[in-house]
Amino acid sequence: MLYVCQIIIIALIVMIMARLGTNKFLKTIPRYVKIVEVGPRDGLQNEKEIVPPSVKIELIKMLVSSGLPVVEATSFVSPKWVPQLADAKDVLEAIQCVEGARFPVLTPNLKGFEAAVAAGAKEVAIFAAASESFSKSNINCSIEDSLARYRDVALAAKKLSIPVRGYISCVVGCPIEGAIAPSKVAYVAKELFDMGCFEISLGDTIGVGTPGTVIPMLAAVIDVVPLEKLAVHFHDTYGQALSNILASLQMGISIVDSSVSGLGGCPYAKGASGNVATEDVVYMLNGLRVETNVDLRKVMLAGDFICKHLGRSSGSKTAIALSRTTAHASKL
Ligand SMILES: CC(C)(COP(=O)([O-])OP(=O)([O-])OC[C@H]1O[C@@H](n2cnc3c(N)ncnc32)[C@H](O)[C@@H]1OP(=O)([O-])[O-])[C@@H](O)C(=O)NCCC(=O)NCCSC(=O)C[C@@](C)(O)CC(=O)[O-]
Repeated sequence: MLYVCQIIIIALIVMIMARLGTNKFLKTIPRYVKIVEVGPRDGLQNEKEIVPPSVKIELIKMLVSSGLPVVEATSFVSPKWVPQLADAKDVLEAIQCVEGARFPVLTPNLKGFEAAVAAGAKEVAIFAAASESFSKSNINCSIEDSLARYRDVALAAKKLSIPVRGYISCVVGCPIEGAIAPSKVAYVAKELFDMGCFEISLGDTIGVGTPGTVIPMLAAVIDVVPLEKLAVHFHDTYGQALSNILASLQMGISIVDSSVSGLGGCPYAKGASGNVATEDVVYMLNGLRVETNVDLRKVMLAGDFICKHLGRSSGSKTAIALSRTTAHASKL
C-alpha cells in the first residue's frame, strides 16, 4: 500500500514539473481570451449572393449558443455601398430577445449611429484606417475627416452610455499603398482611444502580415494605448493568421476577432480572403489550455449551417479535419 502511494506521489510530482516546464515557455499567454465573432458582419458583407435576414438571424442564434460572448451582428452603412447588409434593421431588431452575448454593429457616421440606436443597438463600432487610400476607398474620406466624424459618433454614444469599439484597417499593409508604418497605426489608435473607444481592434485587412511585421506594429501601439484595450483582427489570405495570433498572445493581447468557417473579406480590399476561422482559433486556444468558454462543436454546427446555405465547404481546417475524423472529435 505504501509502495502504491509513493508511486502515485512521484507520478503527480512528475506531472506538475512537466506542466511547470511547459508553462515557462507559455507564461506570457493570457489564461482567458475573449473571442469576438465577426462572421455575420465581416463574413457576410462580402458575399456575392445576398443572404436573407432569417438565415443571418439563425446563424447569430447558433453562434450565441456556442458560448461566444460577442457576435458582431451587422453594419448600418450605406446600402448603396454594401447591399449585403441592407437588412441591418431587421436583423438587429430580431435578435433583441436573444440573451447571452453582446451584438455590436458598425456605424460609419451619425446617420448610421442613429439608425442603429433606433433598431436597438447597445454597442457600436467605428472603423478608421491606417492608410489614406484605403480610408478613401472604404468610407470615402481622409483619415482626419473620418476621425472628425467618429468624434461626433463617440460623443453621441457617450450621451446614451453606448460603448464604442474602434477598428483600424490595414495595420500592416494596404492593397493600394503597400506596407504601412507602425507609427501611422499608433497615431490612429491613440486618436480612437482618446475619443473614448473601450477597445481597439487592429485589422490586417488583406492578411499580408507575419509575426515579423505584426510584432513591431503591436509594440508601437502598446506604447500609446493600454494593452488590455487592444484586440487583433487577422484575415488569413497568406495563411499567417494563427501565427500572428500566437505572437499577439505572447505580447499579452487577450482579445481576438474571428469569423465562423473563415467567412469574410472586405468589399473594398480586392483579393483579401476571409478572417481567421473561429473554429481554428478555438482549437488552438484549447490546445494552449486558454479558457474561452466556447464550445467548438457548436461553432462547427453554426459553420455547417451557413456553409450549406452558401453552398460551399468550410474555410476552417479544424472543422474539415474534425468532421472527417470521429476519433479526434471524440477527444475534444
Ligand atoms: C461612409 C459612407 C456612408 C460614406 O458614403 P458617401 O457616399 O460619401 O456618403 P454621403 O454622406 O455622401 O451619402 C451618400 C448616400 O448614402 C446615404 N448614407 C450615408 N450614410 C449612411 C448610413 N450610415 N446608412 C445608410 N445610408 C447612408 C446618404 O443618405 C446618401 O443617400 P442618397 O441621398 O444618395 O440616397 C459609405 O462610404 C459607406 O457606407 N461605407 C461603408 C463601407 C463598408 O462597410 N466597408 C466594409 C466595412 S470596413 C471593414 O471591412 C474593415 C474591418 C472593420 O472589418 C476591419 C478589417 O478587416 O480591417
